[in-house]
Amino acid sequence: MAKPEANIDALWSELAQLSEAGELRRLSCAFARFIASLGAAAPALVLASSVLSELEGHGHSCLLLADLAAGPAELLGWSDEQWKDLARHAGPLPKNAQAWAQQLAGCAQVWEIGAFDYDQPLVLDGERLYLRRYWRDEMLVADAVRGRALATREVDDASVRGWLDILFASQRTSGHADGPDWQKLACAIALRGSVAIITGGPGTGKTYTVARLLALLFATAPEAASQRIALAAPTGKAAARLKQSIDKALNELAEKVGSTLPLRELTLRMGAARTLHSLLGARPDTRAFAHHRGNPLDVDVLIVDEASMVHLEMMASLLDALPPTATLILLGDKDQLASVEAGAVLGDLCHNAQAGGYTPATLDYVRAASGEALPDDFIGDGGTLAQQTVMLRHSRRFGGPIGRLALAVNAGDAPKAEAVLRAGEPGVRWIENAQQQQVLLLAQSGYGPYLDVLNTGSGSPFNTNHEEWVRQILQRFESFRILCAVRDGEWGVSGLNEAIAGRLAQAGLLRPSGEWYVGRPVMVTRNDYGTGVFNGDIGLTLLDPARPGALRVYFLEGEAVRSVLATRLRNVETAFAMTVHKSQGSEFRHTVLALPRERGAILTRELVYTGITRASEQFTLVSPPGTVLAEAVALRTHRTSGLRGMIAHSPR
Ligand SMILES: Nc1ncnc2c1ncn2[C@@H]1O[C@H](COP(=O)(O)OP(=O)(O)OP(=O)(O)O)[C@@H](O)[C@H]1O
Repeated sequence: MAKPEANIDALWSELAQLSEAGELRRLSCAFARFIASLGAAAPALVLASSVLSELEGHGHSCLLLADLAAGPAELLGWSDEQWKDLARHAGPLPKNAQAWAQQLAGCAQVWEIGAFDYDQPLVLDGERLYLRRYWRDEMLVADAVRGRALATREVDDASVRGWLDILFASQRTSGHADGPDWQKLACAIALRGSVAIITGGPGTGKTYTVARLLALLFATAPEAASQRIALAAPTGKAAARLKQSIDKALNELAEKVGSTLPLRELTLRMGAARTLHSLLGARPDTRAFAHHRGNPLDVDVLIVDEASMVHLEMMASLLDALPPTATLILLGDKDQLASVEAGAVLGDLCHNAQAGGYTPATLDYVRAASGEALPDDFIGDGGTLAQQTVMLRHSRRFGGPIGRLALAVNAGDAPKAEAVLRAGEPGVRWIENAQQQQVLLLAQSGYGPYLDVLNTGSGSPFNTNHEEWVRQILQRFESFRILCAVRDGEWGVSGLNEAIAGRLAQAGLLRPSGEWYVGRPVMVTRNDYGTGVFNGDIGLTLLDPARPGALRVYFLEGEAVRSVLATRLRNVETAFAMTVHKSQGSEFRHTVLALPRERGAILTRELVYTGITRASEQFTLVSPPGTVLAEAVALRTHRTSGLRGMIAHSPR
């Protein structure tokens, strides 16, 4: 067989064709052109840079040269043939990762770590190729979390133990008698460091624990009364939920501890929870935040919930803006879907969480400060950050079939998941071989309660307490949601939204006319600082009581209601159905997960798990004929990153 010969023109034309066919982002093509324009346009470099850029779009923060050598067709979602067709134009390619590294290191556009740095756009770190900004972000995150994990403080063990015994009194009777009390242990661990990660599935008590941690800090910190505590989350909804749960937990605790600790003062002083964008001071038209190393955040303790949704760039910005003296507590479920943008930061940071990996020194500290003994299974050397990481393991909200289903899916046990779905227990339902019509029926009954209030006129917007009426409609709307895996097609967000609106109109429940109509639920798809609405916010369109005929979109923030004139909202889409990704940080009484007919890299275990765990009382799975559920449960999300290695080898 003739050896392939490099033909740069043919390579460009193949890249353009792939882009025309929608197999490659235009951006990836343009990026490869940009790289080529900066020096010699070596075909191997053109190929590597287009693949690197494309993988960034799939959430990977770098390209493993071993994957490039083996052929990254699967990572790209291509067939082997497609990859071969493209690669042959780049000529004989390096056979393995080392040979790729050697070849790329010789390109002027690539900075090989240790060589002369003149701000080349690509970085070669061992056998990983990076866009410079992701390499910088990973280094920043690795260095910051490792430095923080190493910087443990002196703790008065006896005092901490005394307080923990009070704060977790009666736990043995209400909690799990077997094994250590992970919540108590998490408080002790978090108290000694300037970073702590508390991970766990839904209802495992992450917020319950962090409320006790705050009380503990309040009781033991030298200048407790002046501690500045900030609460934040990636979305407005998650931030509002965090604040509500922490306030509730602290109020319950205040009753329990009585006058020994003025916890109500603490609650009042904490202020509202904010989105990370708002906390960092996002500004229109720039990726740079107002807060950074040179203008750090004014906080002593920062609690970030739903950390699995935080992407690499945001985590780097957050750590950059956090003063070295402040404590960072990350809360989240490591098994949920990773962020939409590149990185899987929480998953990388706590990949050891299940095993523990605690050293003898941590064991001694935990025993002294909390009285908890760790079984041998959790002893090892999981690394520096593992010493500041705790996984909560007992769900208090999720004992029933939804919890069992989530556990089975998370464990990759498809037969067990199917058995739970088929058992016919209340709380879980499986509609197999579904037709779209069945989803429309579910939508009609699920959205019935909010449409009833909207349509009966019993709370006419013009003669009763309008805000209370709006709140009631919004709360009812928030109790039901249809989640999709994909955006397009009959089983995607767009197809289902259209069909549901049509169905509700047919039933006389809605009167859609044009883009905006009374009752239309919308999701904001882009931050808009002018109107103060943010990506992921969900609102409902209702008549404006102050302007006859005008429509406003109302948003619920905790208990508060906020509104914006509909015509001022530019980036919104109808939200009867939404993607599982966008549903993260929310919970609905009844959640319907609709799986599409087409298989694909998007249908993963993490997606199904995240969908199930959005349901608090009722979960309905709607699936096409065949083995789509089993296939999804078997497929794990994979995101290439160098973060774990960097944390292990970070210079500090
Ligand atoms: N040790 C405990 N004893 C009694 N109740 C508890 C305990 N831990 C948690 N709970 C209760 O269990 C419920 C779930 O706890 P919490 O909201 O803190 O979980 P979470 O992990 O933050 O959940 P999510 O992931 O949904 O945010 C709450 O009602 C909480 O009060």
